[in-house]
Amino acid sequence: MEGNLLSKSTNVVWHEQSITKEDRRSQNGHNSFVLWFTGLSGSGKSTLANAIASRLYSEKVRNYVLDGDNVRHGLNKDLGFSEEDRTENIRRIGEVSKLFVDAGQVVLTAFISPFQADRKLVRDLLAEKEFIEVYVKCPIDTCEERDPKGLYEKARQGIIKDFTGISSPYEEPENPEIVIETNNSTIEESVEQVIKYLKENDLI
Ligand SMILES: Nc1ncnc2c1ncn2[C@@H]1O[C@H](COP(=O)(O)OS(=O)(=O)O)[C@@H](OP(=O)(O)O)[C@H]1O
Ligand SMILES: Nc1ncnc2c1ncn2[C@@H]1O[C@H](COP(=O)(O)OP(=O)(O)O)[C@@H](O)[C@H]1O
Repeated sequence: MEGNLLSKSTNVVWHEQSITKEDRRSQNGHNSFVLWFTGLSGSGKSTLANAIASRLYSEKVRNYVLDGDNVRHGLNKDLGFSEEDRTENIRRIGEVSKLFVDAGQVVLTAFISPFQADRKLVRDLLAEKEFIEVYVKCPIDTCEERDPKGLYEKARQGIIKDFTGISSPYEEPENPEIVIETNNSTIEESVEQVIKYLKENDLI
């Protein structure tokens, strides 16, 4: 996507809102931030994001899951899987996440987000403690065995081009706040690991 970092909006002036992020947090009784899940297809991002969302919901923490497959049906349906399009995909999700944080919500994002620079761009959009990178780590062999949507098989057959881990790169996070090894832990254990982190860091 050409020139996606250039602003074409001129003569626009920021308007302060009467209700602030702090007001909304205070009314909700909890912080707002992004839990940014990143990892290979089939590593467990969506499964964990949804399991944690249910747990947060039961604890009355307002939250919303943004998922790669779903967002690509609407907001980002004009984007494919070239490096440029993935970068634009993550940039838009970062901006949407920032709006949710401003609205006082906990956002759980489940995107492969394979590039370090793109994830850093989102981190830099947000304040400290508003971006929690969760590396959903799983060997590609296990992801391929799981193959919940049959995509690895199609990628191996060359039917799907530029498939992450097969014909398109995945850059591992260098310094994620949380690492979950889904081939070594159950879904329940992983949920507890994340909830423990959030409580220990006074985020919820
Ligand atoms: N070429 C290729 N590479 C990777 N993934 C592919 C591809 N084509 C389709 N899919 C499906 O799209 C989901 C990934 O979309 P994302 O928006 O998360 O990707 S990215 O962050 O922009 O890289 C991904 O979802 P998950 O399996 O949940 O990760 C796939 O279902
Ligand atoms: N410990 C685990 N954590 C998360 N998912 C697991 C685990 N063990 C097996 N799975 C399975 O792996 C698959 C992961 O798929 P999904 O959550 O869609 O991954 P992603 O969103 O990363 O593509 C699901 O079928 C899930 O049930």
